[in-house]
Amino acid sequence: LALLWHDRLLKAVRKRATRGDPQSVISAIDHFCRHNEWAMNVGDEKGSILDSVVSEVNPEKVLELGTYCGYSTVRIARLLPPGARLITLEFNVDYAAIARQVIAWAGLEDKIQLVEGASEDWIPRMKEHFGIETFDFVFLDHWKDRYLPDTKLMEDCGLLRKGTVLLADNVICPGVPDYLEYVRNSLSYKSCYFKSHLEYTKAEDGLEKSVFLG
Ligand SMILES: O=C(NCCc1nnc(-c2ccc3[nH]cnc3c2)[nH]1)c1cc(-c2ccc(F)cc2)cc(O)c1O
Ligand SMILES: [Mg+2]
Repeated sequence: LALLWHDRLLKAVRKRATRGDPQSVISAIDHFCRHNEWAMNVGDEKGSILDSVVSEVNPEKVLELGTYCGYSTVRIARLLPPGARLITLEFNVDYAAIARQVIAWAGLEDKIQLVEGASEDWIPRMKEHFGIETFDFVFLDHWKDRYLPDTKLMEDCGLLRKGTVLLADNVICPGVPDYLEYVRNSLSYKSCYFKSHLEYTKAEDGLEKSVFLG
């Protein structure tokens, strides 16, 4: 059934969105998730906050943890300057297959590298496998019990530099209490909370922006 649902999402994108037009892909997914079937994309309301943080940081090197259908991947990549690169990690092969098609429809393949596998396996290999020194921006939107261990792993692997911005989705719903406690109390981060709503609903949720201080 899940696969069927993803096929319906892709059909909606192909029907409503214009190939090579990322904004139309974003609108098509939002329309489908609001009027047909809810999905756990970051959505349009939190997506606007994501857009403003990405535009402010203007990153060259971006890491996204949790691709899902590629909605936030497209949202971020469409704002990146020429030559900038986004690496997105996805654990679930079905999600990854959908995301590749969504990214291709948006025409953003050359900015995005979708890697299938577990974050804990790939984070330690970023330098030697992708030639990444440090990331300028990290979007955390994967399993909620992985936010904290993966943040510590990125620190230990030297992937964060003074000024790297972490933006975490779902800090209220489903919630990431251990991660919040860490970034809000650690002397290595300056954190702030952007209050919003769970995608396509009236439930409270929000994004936590944390700047690594080195
Ligand atoms: O679970 C979520 N997101 C995670 C999906 C994922 N997609 N990919 C991964 C992955 C997991 C390991 C990985 N290791 C490496 N990449 C990985 C990717 N995890 C999520 C859930 C909700 C949600 C809220 C209220 C509800 F009633 C039900 C659900 C809302 C959201 O915005 C979410 O982001
Ligand atoms: Mg999320």
